[in-house]
Amino acid sequence: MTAIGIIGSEGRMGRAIAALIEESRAALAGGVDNGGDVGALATAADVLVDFSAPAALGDSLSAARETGTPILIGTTGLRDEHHALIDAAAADIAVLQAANTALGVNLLAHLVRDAAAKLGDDWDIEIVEMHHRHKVDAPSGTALLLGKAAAEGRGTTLGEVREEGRAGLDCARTVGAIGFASLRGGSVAGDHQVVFATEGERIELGHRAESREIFARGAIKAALWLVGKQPGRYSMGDVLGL
Ligand SMILES: NC(=O)C1=CN([C@@H]2O[C@H](COP(=O)(O)OP(=O)(O)OC[C@H]3O[C@@H](n4cnc5c(N)ncnc54)[C@H](OP(=O)(O)O)[C@@H]3O)[C@@H](O)[C@H]2O)C=CC1
Ligand SMILES: O=C(O)C1=N[C@H](C(=O)O)C[C@H](O)C1
Repeated sequence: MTAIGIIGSEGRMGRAIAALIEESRAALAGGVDNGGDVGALATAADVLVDFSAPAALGDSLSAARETGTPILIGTTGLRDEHHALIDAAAADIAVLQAANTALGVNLLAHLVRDAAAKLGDDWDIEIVEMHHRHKVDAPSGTALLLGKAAAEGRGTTLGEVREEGRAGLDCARTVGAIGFASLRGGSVAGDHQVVFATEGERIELGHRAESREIFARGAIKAALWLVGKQPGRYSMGDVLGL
């Protein structure tokens, strides 16, 4: 059986993945949290999954590279320097980075890209997300993934049109912007809504995660898929055939 090692094992996602591994055709190689020996975990595991914090990424990738172990990065809040680390590691090992491992969200990204491509520039795009009260990064990784898909559909990059944090008296939207709004509260596992709005009508495409189990199921599927893959950077689209 494929042995999966979990980085961030005592966190909300780590625990959800461990619980599902018990019921799946995989085995648990072990887990680490802040201060744990990720090198030993990488040696014991056939594949690593990292759902921890951006600060962990460098050590996770180094350990995976050292042992030639494929790795799934589920952590969000990643910046350009983290993506550069992932690209460098992908020269030596198989790395899959996914802000959301749920099937529904990855399909939604395709729908959003298509809708943005078909609707004209006079349709404003706003992305609203809500998560539990403990979430530290905003906008969510998924909101950014959906924003990137919308920007691609429009033939631009998210960096050029991203708009967030409106407050005050000078907040009329910029033409062509993709806006983000983040709500935090309670135990919400993850809600995302992409609103396309023009004069007189609106289209809303969205996804609601009812529990973390959908992310955990997708993570295990992706981890098993990664084993034996050539070095390179992969996405959930590769796993799901989207
Ligand atoms: N891709 C996806 O589908 C999903 C992604 N996520 C993302 O996964 C990440 C974790 O989420 P969640 O489980 O809710 O967060 P939690 O805060 O519940 O758990 C994070 C865990 O990571 C550990 N950790 C923190 N820093 C390090 C480190 N440097 N090395 C090793 N372990 C570390 C923490 O340990 P300690 O307490 O000791 O610091 C903790 O156990 C977030 O970025 C979240 O956005 C969440 C859901 C789905
Ligand atoms: O922190 C979470 O909980 C989640 N994080 C991911 C994100 O930032 O998009 C995925 C999911 O929405 C839950």
